Amino acid sequence: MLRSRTKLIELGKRQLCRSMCKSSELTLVEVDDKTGIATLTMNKPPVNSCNLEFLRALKSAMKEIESNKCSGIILTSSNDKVFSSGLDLNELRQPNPERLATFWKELQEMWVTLYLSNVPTAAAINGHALAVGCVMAAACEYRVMLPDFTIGIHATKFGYVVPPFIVNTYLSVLPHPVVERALLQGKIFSTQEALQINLIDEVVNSKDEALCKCADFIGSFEQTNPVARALTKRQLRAPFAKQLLEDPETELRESLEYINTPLFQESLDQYLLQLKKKNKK
Ligand SMILES: CC/C=C\C/C=C\C/C=C\CC/C=C/CC(=O)SCCNC(=O)CCNC(=O)[C@H](O)C(C)(C)COP(=O)(O)OP(=O)(O)OC[C@H]1O[C@@H](n2cnc3c(N)ncnc32)[C@H](O)[C@@H]1OP(=O)(O)O
Repeated sequence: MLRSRTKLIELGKRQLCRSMCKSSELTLVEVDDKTGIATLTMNKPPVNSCNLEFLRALKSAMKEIESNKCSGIILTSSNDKVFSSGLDLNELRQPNPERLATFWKELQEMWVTLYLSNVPTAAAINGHALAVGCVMAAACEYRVMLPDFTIGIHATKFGYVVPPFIVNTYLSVLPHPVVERALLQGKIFSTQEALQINLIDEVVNSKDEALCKCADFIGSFEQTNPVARALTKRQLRAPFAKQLLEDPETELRESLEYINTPLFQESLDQYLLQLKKKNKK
């Protein structure tokens, strides 16, 4: 009896306040009719690793949310253990040159779209957020995370140089000495450690609570003028995005050159082997 009542309340809540926006298989967008807040759910099994198609889907969902004049974006995951495992490493391994270039351009564009989004952005981090998964969360204006997960950028641990726009994402959230130590150590933080260094804003116990906190954050801008807010945000963030805005080709060229080096490819092979081995144990 109690169960079916809870179910009915849940169903009622959903019918009352959510309308569907366009969704692809890889992303799901739900817009709250009352607040205009769009929840963008990443849905690429098994672990939301970002391949070309997923980056495209994310970018296009964000652009559509903005053009529909939504009041904000909450980024979250359909997987209750993994927010995102970062770039799909298979895109970087012995790559087809054309696809790799397209992939990296999509990564740049997705990042610029999220980082400089006109609307307030918040991440409900309901699972591990690694490498570019952490970058997506850090590119949002507010982060709330569930306990017992991990977040961070561990590229140097497995032989990757951290690209400048990834460094800059950290720098716009954390003080320079903290960024330096974290990136050079390839440090992955627990939820509690992430809270201590202010990589995240709050810890909550459930995804629902995380979504509510994010909605409250977005609601806190209700009394501001959206154009003034967006332009001020852009002014504050533009220095960190300068290189990708003004000269994306150089970043692209340097990244492609680096990814194609034997050093990078060998490290990647070893790392992928480790990932697979872990699952065979
Ligand atoms: C001068 C030079 C200038 C500039 C430099 C420029 C460029 C440099 C180029 C690149 C820089 C590097 C940038 C890096 C950014 C990234 O985002 S790299 C991605 C790093 N991500 C990871 O390392 C995450 C690895 N994954 C995990 O740790 C776990 O999977 C995770 C904790 C997320 C979840 O654990 P669990 O729930 O147990 O899942 P599984 O481990 O079982 O995973 C399920 C299957 O998915 C496969 N997988 C996981 N992550 C990835 C991934 N990122 N890419 C591809 N595949 C992945 C995993 O192997 C399992 O596959 P299987 O089922 O075994 O087939």
